[in-house]
Amino acid sequence: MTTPSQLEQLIAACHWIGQKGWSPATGGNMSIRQDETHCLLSESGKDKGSLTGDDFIPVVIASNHAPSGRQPSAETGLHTLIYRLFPEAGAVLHIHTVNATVLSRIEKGAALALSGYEMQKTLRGQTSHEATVLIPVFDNDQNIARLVTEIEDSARHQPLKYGFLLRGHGLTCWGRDVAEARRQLEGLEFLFECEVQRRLLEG
Ligand SMILES: CSC[C@@H](O)[C@@H](O)C(=O)COP(=O)(O)O
Ligand SMILES: [Zn+2]
Repeated sequence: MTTPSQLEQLIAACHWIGQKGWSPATGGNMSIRQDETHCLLSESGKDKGSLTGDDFIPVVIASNHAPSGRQPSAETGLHTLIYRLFPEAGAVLHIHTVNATVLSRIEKGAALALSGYEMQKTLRGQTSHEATVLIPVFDNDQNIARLVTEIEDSARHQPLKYGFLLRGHGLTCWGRDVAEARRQLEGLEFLFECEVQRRLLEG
């Protein structure tokens, strides 16, 4: 049996995300790196839970330009930022879950600190619940170019690994390939749910 291509795996991940209810009402966007200069991004405004291969548009990573003339995600700049900053990144997933949306508003600081959870080990390089994983939180901004600049500046002095939260908006997460991005997305979402519950119960 042949291994499914990265695009086939991305489409399967989008359907899984949709079934989980993590991309309601056309929210969310997803991409894979095609090569050093291009990525394939979901078309803007589509229901991400029922995407097909035709719904992914080639985009130039350096310029955000889509040679086809079709409209890639409104958040294209956030995907291409990750591909520019991390040459090893092969897939980027952005979701709108209730936990990510709410927790990013409860957390008033510049980063969400996760510690004490075994499931931290779903994140690449993490080997113990005793470590602290910092997930940066940025204020949401409808001006994506400005948001990209802010995240890029922040990455110079604050670790940017696995993913980041946009306040009141959602999670953007990546990996070396679709499988890793998907595992880390699921791991982070689980951790966010735990953190929401912990804060609720501990007050
Ligand atoms: C459905 S409202 C959310 C959008 O504004 C945006 O945040 C989003 O995630 C989807 O935008 P899209 O342009 O379809 O990729
Ligand atoms: Zn979004």
